[in-house]
Amino acid sequence: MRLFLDIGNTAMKWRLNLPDGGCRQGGHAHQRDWWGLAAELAQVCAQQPPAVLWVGSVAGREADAELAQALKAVLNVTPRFYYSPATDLGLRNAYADPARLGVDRWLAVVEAWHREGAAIIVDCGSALTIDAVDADGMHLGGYIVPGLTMLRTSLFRGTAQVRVTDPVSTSLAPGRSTSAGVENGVLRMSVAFITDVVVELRKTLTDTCPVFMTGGDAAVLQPHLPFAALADADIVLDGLERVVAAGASGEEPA
Ligand SMILES: Nc1ncnc2c1ncn2[C@@H]1O[C@H](COP(=O)(O)OP(=O)(O)O)[C@@H](O)[C@H]1O
Ligand SMILES: CC(C)(COP(=O)(O)O)[C@@H](O)C(=O)NCCC(=O)O
Ligand SMILES: [K+]
Repeated sequence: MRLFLDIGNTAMKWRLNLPDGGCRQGGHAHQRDWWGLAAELAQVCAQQPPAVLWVGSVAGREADAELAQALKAVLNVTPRFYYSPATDLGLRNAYADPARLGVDRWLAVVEAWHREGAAIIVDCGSALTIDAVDADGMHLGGYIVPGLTMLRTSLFRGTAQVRVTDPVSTSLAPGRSTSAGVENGVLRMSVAFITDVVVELRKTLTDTCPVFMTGGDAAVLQPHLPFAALADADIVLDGLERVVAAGASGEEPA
């Protein structure tokens, strides 16, 4: 059995491949409790202990080493960690220092390109990232900005009175309360940013270049975008499964 993990800064997602070709998957916020996560996965795999365990993590190498230790101790499997390479499966990483590119971003780019060729990938996670890849598999780089929660908390931390204290029916309209001013403001800022980048990128990529939306806030942002996009919550896990199936070597975090 193969077990795949996508570890972000807020949430983790897992996928267990089953003998019948299907899979089980789940995920939730992790609070960086790596031993608790390993124990939970031991429960998940109780009936089907994984022979192979692959991890795509952006939690940092120290966290990866602790997670690896926990997974080895609890699941009795040595996890392989996949980090962004310079090239893989026909794609080329835009970064001069390829390993610095978040592996979640790289895996989503790999998966999107193999499905659609030229593509734009928006990951609405703890950070909101946008990446582009051209028809030849050249990663063009991208952007990293705070996600919705980070935007809100930066306002709360940086001011005495700005708080979201009551429920808001969020829209792009001017807010008529502090709560609505914040919720509509961070939404509109994020939507405007995504739209601006997509319009710009479509001038060099094909003008119908597909846009993939993923991440915990994708469902909040997508309805406000003035163009169709492909919602895909699993694109990072799909990319990890793809590179492993193609023979990725991975590494044990130092
Ligand atoms: N149930 C949830 N738990 C945590 N974050 C959530 C949840 N639902 C929506 N979010 C939003 O999604 C963001 C996390 O995005 P996600 O893609 O799940 O995590 P990661 O950034 O770890 O990949 C949070 O900052 C929050 O704004
Ligand atoms: C930008 C990210 C924090 C996004 O991760 P997430 O918000 O999904 O937790 C992650 O891709 C990362 O740590 N990247 C490293 C820096 C870079 O990609 O340039
Ligand atoms: K992510």
